[in-house]
Amino acid sequence: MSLSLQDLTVRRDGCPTVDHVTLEVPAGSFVGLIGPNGAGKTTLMQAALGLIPAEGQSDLTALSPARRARRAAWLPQAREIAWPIPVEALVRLGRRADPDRRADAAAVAEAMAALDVTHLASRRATELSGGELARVLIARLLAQRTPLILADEPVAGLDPSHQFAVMELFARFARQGRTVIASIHDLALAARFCHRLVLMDRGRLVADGRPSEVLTPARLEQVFGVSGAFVPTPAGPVFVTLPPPPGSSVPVPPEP
Ligand SMILES: Nc1ncnc2c1ncn2[C@@H]1O[C@H](COP(=O)(O)OP(=O)(O)OP(=O)(O)O)[C@@H](O)[C@H]1O
Repeated sequence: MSLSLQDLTVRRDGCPTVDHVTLEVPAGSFVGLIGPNGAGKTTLMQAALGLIPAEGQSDLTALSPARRARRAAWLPQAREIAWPIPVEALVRLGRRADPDRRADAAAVAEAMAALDVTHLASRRATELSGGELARVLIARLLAQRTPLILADEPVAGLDPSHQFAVMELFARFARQGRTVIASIHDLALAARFCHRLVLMDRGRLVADGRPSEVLTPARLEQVFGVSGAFVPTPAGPVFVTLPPPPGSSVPVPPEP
């Protein structure tokens, strides 16, 4: 399932927080959406899904809400549950948009196993740790079995082993022809698992390509105010983020 955005713009108080973004994501992609805090990553995904008003076009917004829900699943950044609902029932809520009731049990069980939350099935969602709840909400996302997944910081708050598991799962979905777009602050994870990185800065799309093409020293310094490098390891090249180089134009706060 591909995603096509044409000239997408979101204005808030007259200022564009997403500024004329055009993006084509073919089926079978795992795209990491990166950029500093406030760059517009969440806003772009919300606009793509038709959750907020936007100028320009997203091929998702042309669909009826019911068809859109069967095509795209959304993991919001906020991980809050207001009711003490049992975990399994919460994951099952992901099945609402799919009319195929016979698939419910398998979809829920498979999603819970993939996120290692089967043992939490009867626990109240309001009584989980932050990382456990995050995994349960990703399981709800997977239970929807949509061809397109948009996830806002899906690995934030997960321990390293579960971060790897989720990133590997998304990469596998892409190999199977599904499409995943995820905002990610951990550049090492993004560089390792995503086929393509899309870099946003101040609402604009400023770089788009393979991780090694996007994570260049000049861009890292300009956009994030850091440096970084791909370091060879026995497990392949690993991207390491470093403080800005001496003499960098990035302002360094004075010592207290
Ligand atoms: N509901 C809102 N009303 C007004 N401004 C908003 C709203 N939500 C976000 N913004 C602003 O829009 C800009 C983009 O925010 P957005 O959440 O898309 O950034 P982001 O790249 O996802 O950031 P982060 O990495 O911190 O999650 C920011 O300047 C933010 O302050």
